[in-house]
Amino acid sequence: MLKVKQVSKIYEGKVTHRALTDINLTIEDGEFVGIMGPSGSGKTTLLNLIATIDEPTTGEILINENNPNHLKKDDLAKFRRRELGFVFQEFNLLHTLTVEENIVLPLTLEGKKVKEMKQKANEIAAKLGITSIMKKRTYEISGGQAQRAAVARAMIHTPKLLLADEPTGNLDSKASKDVMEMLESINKKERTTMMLVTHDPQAASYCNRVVFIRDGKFYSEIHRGDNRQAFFQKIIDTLSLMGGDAHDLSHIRV
Ligand SMILES: Nc1ncnc2c1ncn2[C@@H]1O[C@H](COP(=O)(O)OP(=O)(O)OP(=O)(O)O)[C@@H](O)[C@H]1O
Repeated sequence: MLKVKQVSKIYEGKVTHRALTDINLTIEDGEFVGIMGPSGSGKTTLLNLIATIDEPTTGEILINENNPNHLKKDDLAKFRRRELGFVFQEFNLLHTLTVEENIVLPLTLEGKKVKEMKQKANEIAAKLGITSIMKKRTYEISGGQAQRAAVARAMIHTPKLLLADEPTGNLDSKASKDVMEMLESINKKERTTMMLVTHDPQAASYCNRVVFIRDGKFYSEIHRGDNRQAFFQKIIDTLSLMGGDAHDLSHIRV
């Protein structure tokens, strides 16, 4: 599904900054992979490269054997819209629209018929348990509901790869658990491949595998197995072993 090969990223500017060095990462179809590491370790940089928002300085990234950076600008936009789904910390919903209108936005951009859009929106709302809030505006719903709506919007065109950057960063522990359970269930039922960047060990414990990076380099990876609680403990142990800022561990929810 995804191959990151010897990828390095150097930000050029007044001061040159090496954000990633020789990263190799393979994500198989249907995997749910978490990326963790101290603040500034290069997690978002890696996600942005995979999201085709930015290009590696050296190395290459293949999504389903294709290098999106070889596409022309219009084709790249289409590729991003059709193959990828995005979920962010800030939900990024449009406040003047209802939840339903937000969810069908990607289909509106594709020029789909209203009837087809409504049907798809209802299907996904039922699957994700948000039917009751479809007619509400975004300021009338909770943070957890907003993130569920954002996940529904990211899933409406059944992307092959869902990329999430700190999706639980603005949520309390109950809402965070709801959103992670929802992502886990989508991953299992729809077989959508997922990659999640997070500081939150509880959120990361829903992944099948967590990859740790430090100072822009691969540090280690651990696999979940059957027991999520044991995996959660392993994640905390790895974070404390790798050090980094205290901030990372002070936010742990148990
Ligand atoms: N556009 C940019 N130009 C220059 N430097 C950048 C740019 N974006 C990020 N950096 C630097 O690259 C490094 C990695 O940043 P990145 O945002 O990828 O880290 P992160 O692990 O996601 O951090 P956090 O957990 O705090 O979000 C940091 O030192 C950051 O200051």
